[in-house]
Amino acid sequence: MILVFQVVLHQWIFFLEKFFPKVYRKEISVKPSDDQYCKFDSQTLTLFTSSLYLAALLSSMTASRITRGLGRRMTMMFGGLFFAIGAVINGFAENVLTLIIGRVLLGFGIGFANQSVPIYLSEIAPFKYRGALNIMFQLSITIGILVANLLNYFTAKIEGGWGWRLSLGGAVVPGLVFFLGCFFLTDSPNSLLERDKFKEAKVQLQKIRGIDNVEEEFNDLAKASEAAKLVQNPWKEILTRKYRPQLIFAILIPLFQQLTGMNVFVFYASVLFKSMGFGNNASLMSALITSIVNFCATLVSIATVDKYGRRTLFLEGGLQMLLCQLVMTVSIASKFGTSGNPGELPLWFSMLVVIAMCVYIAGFAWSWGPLGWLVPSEIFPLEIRSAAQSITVAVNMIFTFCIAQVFTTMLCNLKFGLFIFFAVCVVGMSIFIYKFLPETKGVPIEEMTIVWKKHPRWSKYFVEKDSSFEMGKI
Ligand SMILES: OC[C@H]1O[C@](O)(CO)[C@@H](O)[C@@H]1O
Repeated sequence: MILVFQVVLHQWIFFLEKFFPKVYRKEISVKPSDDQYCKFDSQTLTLFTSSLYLAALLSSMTASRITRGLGRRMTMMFGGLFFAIGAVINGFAENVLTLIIGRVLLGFGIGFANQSVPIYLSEIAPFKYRGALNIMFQLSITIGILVANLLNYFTAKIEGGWGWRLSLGGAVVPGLVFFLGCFFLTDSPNSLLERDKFKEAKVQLQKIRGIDNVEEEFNDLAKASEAAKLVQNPWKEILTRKYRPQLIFAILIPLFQQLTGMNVFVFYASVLFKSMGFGNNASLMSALITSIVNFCATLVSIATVDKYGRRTLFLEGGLQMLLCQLVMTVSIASKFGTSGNPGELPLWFSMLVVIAMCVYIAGFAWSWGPLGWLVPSEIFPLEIRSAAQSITVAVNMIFTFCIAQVFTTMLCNLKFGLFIFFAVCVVGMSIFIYKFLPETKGVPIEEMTIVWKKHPRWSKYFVEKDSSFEMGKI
């Protein structure tokens, strides 16, 4: 997915000239003495980058019905197919309309995949390793970003100005791999039970656990599934008071994930580096380095999440990001000031900024990045899990859209204060996690209500007199 927006920045001269001639004319008229904070401020460009997320937002809402009615696997297949078709259309685009149609299809693909994959992973994983397995989803996103940056690095060197077609169209490969890979999967036992496929569900559970005696777990799942069937309308149900604590997290976690400011670096790393006076090649190289850090640090999260827990990673990652944001603010303020005109930039400055950015990205990649998907996917009971995941994806997409859309304007107006804005957000979200998030590590997914019931802030939402509270159906 990442291929789609980054190509605009790397090979954008040819791309802009073809599709957005006005922006192109503005871009080539910028002089080195102009305000560097504002040289990339263009709504048309950011709209292209961010429009995909609107489509993803719409499709994630529809996807909840499909994950419930047709299963997680089918939703994933739709996702892969939409994505592959969108990539092909984009690769061959000759005008803006085709480009937009391609992006909308890519957005559908992302919406469907983000809705179904985290739930699927959380459902099939043994609870002791649920964290690590769920994070494979975020790991594949970081691989996507890394491959996209690598591809852009090489296609930028292609003569003749058509390399962008390869970058955009190349996304067909992961789309098809994802689609075809689904043929080798069966659905999660939870999803099979949800659709009354009892026998298949049991066989599937035995297969994924690698043992014959799955009686206890199967009974728990079947009970949860029975409780889930009593719920006619999950969208209405999720708004009832008993799900308030989880709902708050389903909304705030993806919101906070985007307010870390990470996507500013993902989408605009090379633009940022260019604004700071790095040459074209150095900018692409730095974007590559930061995506390698992103990938490696996600591996750290996989290795630690089920050992140290979600809270520890959230809090450590938050502190690390905060310190780096402060370093970036001070160094950029000292060189660029408010005029945005730094003069000659010394090597130590560039090194400092790249290092701060890498440490910041590592902090994000082992905390808010993966946990932003993991925690919402594991805190809800089955009856509303799909609806809740749609809300999480929708909020994520809305704010990914907003960040992508307003970043260049924010940089132009807030200047180095942009990093202060994100730093303040990180402080707020870390306090929120510290005070309100119960630890979910090592808790079987069907017993999750217990951790909410025990938390001093949330226990009042769970009335004990009805023993069915564990199923979340008070
Ligand atoms: O690794 C960075 C990526 O992680 C996310 O925050 C969550 O999946 C994306 O929005 C972002 O592009």
